[in-house]
Amino acid sequence: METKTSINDVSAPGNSILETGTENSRLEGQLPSGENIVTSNEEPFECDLRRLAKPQSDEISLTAAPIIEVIDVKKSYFLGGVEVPILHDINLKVQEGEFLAIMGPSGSGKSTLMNLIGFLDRPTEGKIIIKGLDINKLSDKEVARLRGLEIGFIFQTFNLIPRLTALENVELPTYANSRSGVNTHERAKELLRLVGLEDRMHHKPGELSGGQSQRVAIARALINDPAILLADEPTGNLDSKTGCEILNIFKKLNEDGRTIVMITHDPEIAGYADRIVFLKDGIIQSNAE
Ligand SMILES: Nc1ncnc2c1ncn2[C@@H]1O[C@H](COP(=O)(O)OP(=O)(O)OP(=O)(O)O)[C@@H](O)[C@H]1O
Repeated sequence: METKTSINDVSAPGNSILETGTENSRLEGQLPSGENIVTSNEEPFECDLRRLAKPQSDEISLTAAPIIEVIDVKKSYFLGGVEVPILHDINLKVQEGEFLAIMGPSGSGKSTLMNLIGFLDRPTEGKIIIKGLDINKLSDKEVARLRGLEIGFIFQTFNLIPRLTALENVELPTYANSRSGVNTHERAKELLRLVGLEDRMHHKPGELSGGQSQRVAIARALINDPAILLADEPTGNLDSKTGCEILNIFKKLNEDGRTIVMITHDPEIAGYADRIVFLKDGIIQSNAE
């Protein structure tokens, strides 16, 4: 049964958005203490990311409400008073724990769709529902809080703040939103250790490689223990070996239950997802569920 929750209720005990008792449970469950989730650089390179067996998608959909629902969504931009339609009647459901890849030509609307799913923008028409919460019924402040706690973003260009250290970058989102009862400084250090960067915590982005920068960005995306990771071409700026290492991190996070939506132009990378959605001219071409 679907549970409709107002974001005003989130301070109530048991509500997932502000839940305080088990803030670290997803992290601890996914990234066991002492286990580094990065493939060693010394191993010979072979991007062999076999996936663990997962429940069939129809089993998942029968037992749970989708964590992401996009319902009859249209998105237009208005340029000089003229409406430019970008997305047309998009319908999409993503189940909790699913790894979804979004593919499509440049300009087809992939990032626009991801920005809507990530509550960075509002649809022109239609509904976006995340964890049962409808963006159309939330204030900007409520949207910001939901986004800050439940959605982690990872971008092709890493988007780290150059004058901050890796550790400070990872901690940064918690200045706007954090879960009560969490020692965010210690959690940031633990996340950096888990992505293999314990010896780079106090380095600034200019002193890090592309792969190291993306690992900092992944740690930053995980700082508030979000249910959903949204990644826009996360391996697009990386060589194939480093891209494979980053994909391996995503794979492990997903195998332990985190929902991932990833934009990619690379069919091989999309092949690691549970499902691929193809966008063309703002229309979903294929949405095999
Ligand atoms: N803020 C904006 N104002 C006006 N038009 C925009 C805006 N953002 C995106 N667009 C247009 O929307 C269309 C879709 O852009 P989007 O970035 O979603 O495509 P994409 O599929 O992610 O492309 P790429 O693979 O090149 O990143 C493009 O034609 C783009 O120019």
